[in-house]
Amino acid sequence: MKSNGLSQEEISMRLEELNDACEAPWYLEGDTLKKQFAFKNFNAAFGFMTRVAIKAEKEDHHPEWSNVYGRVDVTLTTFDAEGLTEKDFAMAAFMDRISGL
Ligand SMILES: C[C@H](O)[C@H](O)[C@H]1CNC2=NC(N)=NC(=O)C2=N1
Repeated sequence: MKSNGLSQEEISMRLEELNDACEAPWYLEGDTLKKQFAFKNFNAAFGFMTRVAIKAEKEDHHPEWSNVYGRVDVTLTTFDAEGLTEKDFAMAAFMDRISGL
């Protein structure tokens, strides 16, 4: 992990905060933060992805994701930091906020 990455302790704290009031949890896998969103259909999933895409462009911070019908599998990480940063947790919180789940 490079200099602007978060420490393991900070990551655990942020993860707990994120998952406090949430249906499906975010979880760690290596240097990444992951979650599976389950929407009621493709239209809801793609609407979510569209809003996230606009935010991602604005922040220059982009999710890795895949979509099958109502499901969106998301992976967040920060390449430059080779780990997780504030940007990943801000994006995760944004996704939770607008998912409507
Ligand atoms: C050059 C450009 O600013 C970088 O590659 C940006 C683009 N989007 C990105 N998205 C994510 N998730 N992590 C990054 O480190 C990142 N870096």
